[in-house]
Amino acid sequence: MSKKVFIAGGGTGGHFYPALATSKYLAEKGYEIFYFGTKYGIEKDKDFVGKKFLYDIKGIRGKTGKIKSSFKLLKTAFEIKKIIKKEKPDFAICFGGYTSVPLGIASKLTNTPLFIHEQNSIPSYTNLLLSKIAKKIFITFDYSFKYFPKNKTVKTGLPIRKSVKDRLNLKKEEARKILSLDNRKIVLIFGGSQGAKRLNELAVNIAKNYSNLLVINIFGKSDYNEELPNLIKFPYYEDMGLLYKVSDIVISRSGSGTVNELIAFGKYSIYIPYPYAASDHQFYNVKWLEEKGLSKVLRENQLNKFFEIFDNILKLDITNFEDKIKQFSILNAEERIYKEIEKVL
Ligand SMILES: CC(=O)N[C@H]1[C@@H](OP(=O)(O)OP(=O)(O)OC[C@H]2O[C@@H](n3ccc(=O)[nH]c3=O)[C@H](O)[C@@H]2O)O[C@H](CO)[C@@H](O)[C@@H]1O
Repeated sequence: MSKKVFIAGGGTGGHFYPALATSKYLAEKGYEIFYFGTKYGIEKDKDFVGKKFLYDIKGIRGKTGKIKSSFKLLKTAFEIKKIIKKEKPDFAICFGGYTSVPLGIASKLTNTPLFIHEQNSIPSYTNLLLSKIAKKIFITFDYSFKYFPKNKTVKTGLPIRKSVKDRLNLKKEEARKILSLDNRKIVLIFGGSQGAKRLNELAVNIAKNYSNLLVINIFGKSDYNEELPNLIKFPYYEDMGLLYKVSDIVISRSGSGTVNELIAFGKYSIYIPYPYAASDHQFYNVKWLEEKGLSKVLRENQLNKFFEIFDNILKLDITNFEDKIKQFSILNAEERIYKEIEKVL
């Protein structure tokens, strides 16, 4: 009989990509993968290893939608329970967000060993809830230890997509050639998997003020019409490793995926945390890195100070930071996760 695993975690790239990276690793280990997500998230357009089940579920937001959303999450839990009864997975692993709720409940109802992974410094409500029934909790940042029971919490780091990691060994000059870029310094600016309007505005201002720089902006959902000779725009870019490799300075939100990928590439970044992230987790995802002098964190309401800070950073030789930043990178998170799971099964 083949080994089987049920995996959840979607909605945004931040939950989906670590779930995907771990799934690919487990598939290589001989597991049959069953993935559970939402019809409305990033997962609807992405290939996945194994079987993909997408449901009509949304996050619990606002008073009116609360009852309806909760009902749908519960209904989905019972549908997944039926699939568990049929397929009898060896274990389930959830990567947070509301899309993890149904699989978490279904695992409890069927006594399936459940593991969870927390991507952020401050756990989501879902993971706090699921941590009560999980066999082990895998975390990304040291900051999260205090929120979970010590005896079952392990720091594994964040699984990073192979396609991103594959670019780590590419030479910067090669990356420039692939993208046909000249030798100007490159500033990459983007707001996570969804994009961010404020960062797009900043990208335009940088491009206008510094013709000696090339600005690459992934603009995400909020498109704009500005055309400038030194501004390169993409709505979304699949090969992020290539962009990281080519860039000299990065300006971004501090979602966990972004932060861990930038650490892997040793990039010095100006992080502008998303101000409305739950419990301000984006700020705490990078505060520690700034305290070590290895990044700059700027609150969105301090953007008036941006150009002063940016000018100072341009004067630094930030390649000096590269190795120091890389020291904090974990490139084998999925392997660490699997080893911890094996100890329990
Ligand atoms: C607004 C919000 O609440 N965002 C949350 C969401 O962020 P979000 O979904 O933005 O996620 P992250 O910053 O964690 O990761 C973004 C991922 O998208 C990829 N990417 C991005 C742009 C692009 O053009 N191409 C591409 O492939 C990046 O390589 C990265 O792997 O989940 C994260 C992980 O739980 C949280 O830390 C964030 O706080």
